[in-house]
Order: sequence, then C-alpha cells, then structure tokens
Amino acid sequence: MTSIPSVDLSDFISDNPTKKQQFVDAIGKAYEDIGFVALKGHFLDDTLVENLYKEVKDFFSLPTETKQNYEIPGIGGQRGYVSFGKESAKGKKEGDLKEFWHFGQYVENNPKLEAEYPKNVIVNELPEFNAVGKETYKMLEKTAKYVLRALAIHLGIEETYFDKFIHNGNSILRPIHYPPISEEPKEAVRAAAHGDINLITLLMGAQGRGLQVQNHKGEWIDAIAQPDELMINVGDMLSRHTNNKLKSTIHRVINPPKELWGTSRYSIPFFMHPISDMKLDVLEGCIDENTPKAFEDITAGEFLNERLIELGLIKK
Ligand SMILES: O=C(O)CCC(=O)C(=O)O
Ligand SMILES: [Fe+2]
Repeated sequence: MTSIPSVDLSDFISDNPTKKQQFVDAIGKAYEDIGFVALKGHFLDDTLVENLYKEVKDFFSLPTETKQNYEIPGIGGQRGYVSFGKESAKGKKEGDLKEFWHFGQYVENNPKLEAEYPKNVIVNELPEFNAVGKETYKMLEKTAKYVLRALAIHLGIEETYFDKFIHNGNSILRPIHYPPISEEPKEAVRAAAHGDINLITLLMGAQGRGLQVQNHKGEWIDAIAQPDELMINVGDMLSRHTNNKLKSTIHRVINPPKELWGTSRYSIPFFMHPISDMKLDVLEGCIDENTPKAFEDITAGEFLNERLIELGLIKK
C-alpha cells in the first residue's frame, strides 16, 4: 500500500448489514496490510475538538515551572505532565522533541481498578481543561469500542469480545506539543520510529504533514488525515494477540523543513489499553500450520510494564 485507506464508522453503526460488513472488510484488509486507517463518522463533534485544542494550547503555553508542578514522580508519567525530551523511542538514546500530558481512566464502580490506576491530575490554572479532557476521553473510548467490535467480527470471534477488557481499561489520552525547533536538532526528531504499545491508537491532529508510516517495502509514506478524520492504527498488544495477523506498523513524526521550524505541532493520540489482567495470549483462530504461535503468553499489565522500562519512563 502506498496510501492510508479511509473508512466511515457510520457504515458500521448503521442498520444496513451490507454496509456494516463492508466496513469490517475494509478495516480488516487495511490492518492486515498497512496497519492504519483514516476514519470519519466517529463520536467527536467539532465544538468539542475546538475546545480541546484551545485548552491544550493554553496548557502548554503556561510557564515551564507551572507545568512542572504537574509532573508527578514515581508513576512513570502515566498521569499529568511529562516534560520536554523525557521520552525516547525503544532502543534510542536521544529524547523525542516533545512534551505531553496524560488523562487516564475515569473508573466507575470498581474499587480494585480505582486503587490500581494513578489518579487523574487536575490543572488549577485552567478549570475547563479537566472537563474537556474527560469528555474527549469518553468519546474516543466509545469510538474505539466500535472499531474493536468490527475487528472482532473480522477475526471471527464474538463481536463484543473486547468490550469486557476495555470497560474501565487503562487507556490514556495524550495531548502532545512539539515546540518550535530553535537549534539544529542533530539526531533528535519530534517522534522517533516506534510501534505503539496498546491495542489500537486513535489520533487527532494528523491533518498537517509530519506523521509517516513505514510500508512493507520499507518506504515512509505520509499519513495525513482530512479535517473530520482520525488516524487509527493497530498497536503491539493487538498485533501479539492476533499472532501478527493485524499489523502494528512502525511510524514516526519527522521534523519540519527549516523554514517551518518556528511552528509547533499539536497532536492528541488516545491509546486504547485493556485492563491489565487481559491475557494477550495468541488467539487460537490466528494459529495454523503456516503461522505457528509467534509470541509467549503475557498479560497486558506485564507487557505495559516491560515497555515503559524500555521507553525510559519507569525504572526496573
Ligand atoms: O504526533 C503524532 O502525529 C503521532 C504521535 C505518535 O505516534 C505517538 O505518540 O505514539
Ligand atoms: Fe505512535
């Protein structure tokens, strides 16, 4: 593939079985190949998106000392602020040229998970920031639920298979700011080549150039969404669970050309994680003579922990 296919989630949600199946086939085919789709017909409305960008830009414009008050030690950056250059891609020593924020799950009726997850951090300077983040979290989580239902049908398992694992799951919404580049970045890039850790990622803000995806030939292709589209890709957890039938594709964010160094990039991925007890063991239906089981059994919690150590966010 040399471009990212587009799909419309309203086809899946419609009562028309033919359209529903067409959506399943299109996303299934795309995920067995390039691992990315651009998706419209999701649950985010324009006002919410506008408000979110305003709040996110206001937050990153706060003085560094104020932002650093929200950087919480000991939780691997899982909530609140993570300052510039802290995170590096797996296997890379230079930090990415970005700062970000994490909104986490709003647990309902489950004291065990409430105790397990770090608490969301409240920004005092921007009262709307917290509420707008929560609303966006919920809408992206709902969108992701339907995408996973379509993938379950494609995989030949029960449509609602993923529902129980993502309800109160460990998902995070990550507004990212890539600041203007003020000096020759040498080896450092906005986001070095990586695969996402989680089940699927829903990315807001892929409208401008920057995000690139590596196809099977090793070529980097631009992934640019239309204004009403989210970029949605497979992460390593889902790729493992499906014995690599669905592809977690390597992607990166390149630095802009020098004449655009003065501009920021804002993007907002939602990393859909299941509850940490979910077993990512390869699904039986994804194993056959030609494709033997390629991954060890592991839970989502164990896998996440391994990867956060590799990203430099937590210590052994
Ligand atoms: O900023 C982007 O467009 C993509 C960011 C990304 O791939 C990530 O944070 O995992
Ligand atoms: Fe990513």
